[in-house]
Amino acid sequence: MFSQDLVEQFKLRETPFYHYDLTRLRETIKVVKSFAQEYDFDIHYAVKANSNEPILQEINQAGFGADCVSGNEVKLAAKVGFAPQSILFAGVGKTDKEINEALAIGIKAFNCESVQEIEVINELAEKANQIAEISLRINPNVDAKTHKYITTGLDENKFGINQIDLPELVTRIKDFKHISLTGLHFHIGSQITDMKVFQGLCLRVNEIQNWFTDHGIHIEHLNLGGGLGIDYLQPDEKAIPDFETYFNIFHQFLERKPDQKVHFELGRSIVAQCGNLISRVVYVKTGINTNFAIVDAGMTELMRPALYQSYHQIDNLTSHSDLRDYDVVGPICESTDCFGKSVALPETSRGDIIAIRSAGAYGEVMRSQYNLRDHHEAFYSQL
Ligand SMILES: Cc1ncc(COP(=O)(O)O)c(C=O)c1O
Ligand SMILES: N[C@@H](CCCC[NH3+])C(=O)O
Repeated sequence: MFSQDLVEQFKLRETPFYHYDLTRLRETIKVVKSFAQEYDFDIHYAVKANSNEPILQEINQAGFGADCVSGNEVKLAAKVGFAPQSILFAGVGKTDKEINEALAIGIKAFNCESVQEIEVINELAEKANQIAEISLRINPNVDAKTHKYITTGLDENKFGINQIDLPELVTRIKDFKHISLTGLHFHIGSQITDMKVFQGLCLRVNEIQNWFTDHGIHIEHLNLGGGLGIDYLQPDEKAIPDFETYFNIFHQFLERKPDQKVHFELGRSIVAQCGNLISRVVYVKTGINTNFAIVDAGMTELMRPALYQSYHQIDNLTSHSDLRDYDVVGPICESTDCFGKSVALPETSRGDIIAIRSAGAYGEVMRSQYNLRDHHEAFYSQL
């Protein structure tokens, strides 16, 4: 948890701000790396989960690559020191400008999501006198059994090339002289906690890969995306997600061809648990059926509860009194600006410091300035 010394440092700072525990990040990276190495899997960290430079530096030093989803993420990854050959450029709507900039930096690997995108990359690579290496992101129509808004691998989702387009695509692919098809890519969703889902994904990937082999196309590498969920309710006890089971499922069920590389693009599971949103209680007020703890962080700092009805554990770091129930809400003019209803907290008062836990992934990166909010710099600690 948080040492008294850390809490004292929090008290001195203007709130709200994000706190990152770099020691926990390093411990997590160490575990991911050891299991990935055991099975000879490669990791590209999904930069979208958290693109703060100190975090990216730790991840780069660990030897992971970067999975980027915009031109700016590509540029940032390159600036932080990721080698161009370790950067993947993904995303369903890459613009010509972004593709040109990526080619200019020397990015070779593009995850492509439509036939039209492949045509455009071929054309732009030709103008740049380059050969772009592409992976086809295929929509496998596998249900991730996660929140509807973060499911990405069903037919109804916008992501990936639909399987009905594949026959036409493989007949046309040899006409594209400035691309080289090297891989297949899948990502079916995020915050997946039912491990059987990954088993189902493997079986689907095996079928799809065999279809390509039958059509004379050799797949050098498979990219299985990310998706491993974390335990939002027990940020201390289960601080490190279950990478062992996750990788083991792919090791057991994925049919890996000889010399084939296998990649993962993990985001949340690497950075979620090292981050906390630290906030101050501004007011406590009695409602008709509840007490409200009104804090100075809102959905502008952490959008996940408002967007996905998600709950991040909340701790009062400065009160140790008896427990009472509070609706913990922010200051934003929206009723969805609520971090939790009937949350049992030690008796809470104006000025108390609270931590909204496991907020390292898709927290700070998704913040907004709605209501003209101030943003405060992140605070990094390590043992
Ligand atoms: C294509 C792609 N790869 C990787 C990720 C990272 O996923 P996660 O944070 O669930 O590991 C995402 C986000 O869901 C994604 O859209
Ligand atoms: N932003 C989402 C996940 C989407 C990940 C990107 N595909 C979250 O907070 O859970």
